[in-house]
Amino acid sequence: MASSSSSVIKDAKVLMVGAGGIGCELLKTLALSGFSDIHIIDMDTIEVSNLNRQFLFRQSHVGQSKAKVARDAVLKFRPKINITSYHANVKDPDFNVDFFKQFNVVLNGLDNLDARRHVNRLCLAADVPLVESGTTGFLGQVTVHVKGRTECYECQPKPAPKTYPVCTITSTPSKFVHCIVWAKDLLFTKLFGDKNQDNDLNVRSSDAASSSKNVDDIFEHSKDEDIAQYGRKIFDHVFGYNIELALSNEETWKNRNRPKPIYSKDVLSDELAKQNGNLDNDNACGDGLSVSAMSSLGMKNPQDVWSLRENSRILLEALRLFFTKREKEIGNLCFDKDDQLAVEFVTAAANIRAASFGIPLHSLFEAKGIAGNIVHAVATTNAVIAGLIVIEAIKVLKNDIKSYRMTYCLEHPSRNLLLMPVEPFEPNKSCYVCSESPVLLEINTNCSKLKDVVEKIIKAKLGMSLPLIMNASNLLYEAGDIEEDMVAIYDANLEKVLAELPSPVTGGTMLTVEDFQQELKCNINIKHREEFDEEKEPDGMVLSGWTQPVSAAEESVSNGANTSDTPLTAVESENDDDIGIVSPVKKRKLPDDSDQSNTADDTRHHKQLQVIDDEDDLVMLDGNLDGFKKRRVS
Ligand SMILES: Nc1ncnc2c1ncn2[C@@H]1O[C@H](COP(=O)(O)OP(=O)(O)OP(=O)(O)O)[C@@H](O)[C@H]1O
Ligand SMILES: [Zn+2]
Repeated sequence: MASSSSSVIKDAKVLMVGAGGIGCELLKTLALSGFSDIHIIDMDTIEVSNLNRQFLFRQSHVGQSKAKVARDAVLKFRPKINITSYHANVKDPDFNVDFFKQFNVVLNGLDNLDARRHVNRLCLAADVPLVESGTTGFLGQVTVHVKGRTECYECQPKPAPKTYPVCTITSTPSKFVHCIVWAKDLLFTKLFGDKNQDNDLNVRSSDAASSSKNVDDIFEHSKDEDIAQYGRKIFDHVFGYNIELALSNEETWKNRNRPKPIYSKDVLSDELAKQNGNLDNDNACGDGLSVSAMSSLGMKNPQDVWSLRENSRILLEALRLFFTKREKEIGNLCFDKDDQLAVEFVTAAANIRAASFGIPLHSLFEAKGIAGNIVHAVATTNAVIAGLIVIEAIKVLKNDIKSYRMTYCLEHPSRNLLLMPVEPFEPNKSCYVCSESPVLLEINTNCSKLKDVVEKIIKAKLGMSLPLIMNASNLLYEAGDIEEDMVAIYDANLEKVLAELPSPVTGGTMLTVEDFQQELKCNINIKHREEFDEEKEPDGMVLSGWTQPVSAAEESVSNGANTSDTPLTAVESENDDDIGIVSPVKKRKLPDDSDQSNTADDTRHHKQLQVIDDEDDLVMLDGNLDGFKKRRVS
């Protein structure tokens, strides 16, 4: 018989990882729900920016350990419970499998993929259930991972970074984000970044005037060229001339609004004679990273939406400041959301392009959010998610498998639901993290070297950093903190083993590869094969049987790597600006003896996941939810 909620709560020992936005809410909810033995790990100290939503922290706590302050704050209103805090990284070796084994359930309130993967692997190794969570803005999710019963955190490949077709960025932007990507990845990089990088900024037509040599000349700044003149030349080229060229291709504009070329003289007619910005005021606008076109031009409010003229002035002033104040960095700059001048330049350039294409302009504050992939955290979402974590944790403690739900918190109701509960999926049989079934490695055992197996397969494909390879109980190879000659001996071992394999091997030889640093173990079934297709299998080996990560679409310009600490990735739909809903990779229902009908045969695949950053993942569900059993979360 299932135990009562109150008894499982009373007896439970729980580990919380992360005491940030979700963690503060979670600790409070756990304590108020009657949990009395809670351990918290968080490696961070409190920052001022945490105070708006991490309500256990106060101004006076800034600089102190999050885990400890959270503990102390909750003990004030629940003095009799036991809370143990660790101001440490969960990846520290102290938090090993034995440490994890003491807990009945682990609850994640983390903000990065790396730590989440690590905890997932430790939970699998220690056989402790994991309740995983994340939020981004109004979106959130809580998932349950129980070894052998549900999929693990890594069963599904993580969505690839949001990408855009090159032509949308270079020729036919329709959203402000397209203009931001153009300004950041093309124009900014062309002017201030690596000059040798391939850049589609100039490819417009076969017109001789846009041949790459001429275009390169345009972007080249010669020492004696007046910087104001140079700035206007760039302006006219990218916002005027290039648009004229694009317009000459009538086909493109048959079903689209035609963009409007913008020349500096039209926008800044009265200023052409004088220097843009205020040269006399150069000292006032700071040095290095504090240099600012806004302060140089006396513009203060980052939330103002500048006019086309203001954007043009900011653009030219930012360009001038880069060339006069930060000349040494030119050629090596990468866009950084914390670089004020870079954000000003990108905002202005994106806005001028937006004006040209009839797209609404945005403030610097908004543009910075888009360019830096910043999604502002919402305290209420964290609170809702924390509540759901506790609900799932109680089900896990009661071993009430049939009631486990993954719950998605939506921004807009779908079928009148803001919280979408979905049955967990069964483990992915080809997941290399949790699957017990071996991956298959086909190689020519007569000539393959251990080095190749380790480098190409173990490290690169399985992501193991310090692999240790066993054949039955024989240690063949060990990486890491060992003497070089030992490595050579291990190396020779496998070569010997491979060389001695009966040729051709029919049944396969099982190698066990472990990486203790990551608590990851994988069985590799080696099978001999003589022939490899040189084109398709240039490595002379093929690894199959585990899920490959979704690769980014070809022919695309990335929206850039995530630079924020945003907990999860928003999923953007293709066709509108709303956060969209896409289906999970493949629906695999939790095994249920009483109902085999719609399990394995459901092969609905998802459309390509579109994400804003690559650090994390928030997988939402498709509008087609018929296949999912719904259950009210009470
Ligand atoms: N490897 C790790 N070990 C321990 N704690 C971690 C680890 N990685 C992340 N964390 C903690 O997870 C918490 C995540 O909280 P949250 O998402 O609110 O981020 P934040 O850093 O507090 O806020 P923000 O990034 O939005 O400014 C942080 O307190 C962070 O210190
Ligand atoms: Zn898995």
